[in-house]
Amino acid sequence: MVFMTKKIPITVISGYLGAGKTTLILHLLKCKMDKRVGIIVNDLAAINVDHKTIVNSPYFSEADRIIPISDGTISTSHRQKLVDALYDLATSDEIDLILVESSGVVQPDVVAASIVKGKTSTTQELKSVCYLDTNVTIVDGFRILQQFLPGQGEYNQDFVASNQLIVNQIEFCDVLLFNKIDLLTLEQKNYLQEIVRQMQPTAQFYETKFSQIAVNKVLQTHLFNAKKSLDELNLSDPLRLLNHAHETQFKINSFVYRRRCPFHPQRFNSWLDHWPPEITRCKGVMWLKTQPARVFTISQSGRAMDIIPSGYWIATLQEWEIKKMFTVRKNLAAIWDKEFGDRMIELVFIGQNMNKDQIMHDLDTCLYQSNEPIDDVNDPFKLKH
Ligand SMILES: Nc1nc2c(ncn2[C@@H]2O[C@H](COP(=O)(O)OP(=O)(O)OP(=O)(O)O)[C@@H](O)[C@H]2O)c(=O)[nH]1
Repeated sequence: MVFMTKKIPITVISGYLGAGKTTLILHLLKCKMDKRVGIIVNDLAAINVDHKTIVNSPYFSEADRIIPISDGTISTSHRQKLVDALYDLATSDEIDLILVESSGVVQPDVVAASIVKGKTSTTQELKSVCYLDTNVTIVDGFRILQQFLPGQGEYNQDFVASNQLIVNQIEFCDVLLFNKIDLLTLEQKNYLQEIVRQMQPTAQFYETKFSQIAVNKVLQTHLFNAKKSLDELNLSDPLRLLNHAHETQFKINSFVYRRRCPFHPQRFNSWLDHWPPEITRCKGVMWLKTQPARVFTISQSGRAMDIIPSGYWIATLQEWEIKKMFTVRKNLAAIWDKEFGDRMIELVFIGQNMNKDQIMHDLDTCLYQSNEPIDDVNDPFKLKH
């Protein structure tokens, strides 16, 4: 039995794929005011891109802790992993608060139930060492613009599965961040806010750009009232939700496209023009034949696409620097290739009913073929000086 002098507060961050959850975590790390933060990142895909993004951030300090849980559907086994990870963090005596980034397809009431009622594999009660403090839901204003069609003053009831998830996330929260307002006109913003407010009249409501919010609005707010919130959903036993039902219901799946050769920039750019609409979310890194030194980061959600240069491949560094990186980056040896170093294309795709074989095949046709001529003057990804 562990006796805790203080229980550790937990903020759970929910929101559909690409809504801005990792962006919020990075923002909170930047302005955390001397708190040691434990983070659990529950990513849907087999490789945890969010974990890498957070660890590589300059705001992630040595005092912080992070635990990635991949394939994050919060099925029964993942729920146990979450509970065990929370318990380990809370009892480590090394952190002051915990952030949980839910994978985009998890219903927040399921996560809340895990925290409120969870027991570790060794039957320790989670609530003896930590407590659910705040449920934050981030709503991607740009995405719901495309999904919530104009109705007669009420939101459209005919939601497809992903909409239902978004609605669940909106309905179950203490704080709602209405994000990506920079992508909306004033009229669109007002219309959507009305819809969201109809679904969630009680939560604290904030409009945000890039998830920028004052720390005290989302951390240690004491806004979650466990009994009331769980009872409101009429869950006689909240743990009954912790099965695979929602995974099949929403038919959302993921795969990783990984190659050890670069894209031909023009061909890849043409492929982007015919983006398969069933891909909800894509994120990862890309290597271009025309710019062999640069890492390009891709982040797409809905119709919004970001492709930005984000530093240089470690393989481009001096030999002594590379050696040093091997001691700093624990996973570098695992991904290092004798010929190409860390250069790779690694893209995670998440969506509903995606045609994986077709997408993989189409992307393969975008790869650079050895000895083919290449025109780097017309590289569409070239930075304009
Ligand atoms: N224009 C705009 N882009 C934003 C805003 N907030 C986040 N983004 C971008 O949206 C993309 C997705 O943001 P993330 O923070 O990775 O989203 P996420 O919810 O963690 O995504 P998943 O982990 O895949 O569910 C990134 O390219 C962000 O830079 C915003 O307010 N406005």
